[in-house]
Amino acid sequence: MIARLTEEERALALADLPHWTPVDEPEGICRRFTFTDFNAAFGFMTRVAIMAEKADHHPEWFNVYNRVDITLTTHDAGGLSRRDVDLAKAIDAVAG
Ligand SMILES: C[C@H](O)[C@H](O)[C@H]1CNC2=NC(N)=NC(=O)C2=N1
Repeated sequence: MIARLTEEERALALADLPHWTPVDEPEGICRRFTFTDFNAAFGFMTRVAIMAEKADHHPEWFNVYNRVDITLTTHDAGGLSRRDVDLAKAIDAVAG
């Protein structure tokens, strides 16, 4: 069972993820990505989907044309976990 981060661990993790914003309900982190067009946005989503499936950890996301809003939370932990932090870093690397 994956653990939900403590308040202290969450603060440390967020300091390391400057582009991500904490959210409540569910507890997690979110970031908006904007691309030149739908093709670029969907290419990004495809790369993230492959990574997420490999890690067995999946984003909650919403796409309209060139915009992708991502929320990361761990259902199994009932909040933010190390898996969300690792996926956020991998997503940041894919986004460039
Ligand atoms: C059975 C499977 O491993 C679990 O349901 C995984 C799948 N992907 C997941 N993704 C996310 N974001 N949180 C989870 O708790 C989670 N659990």
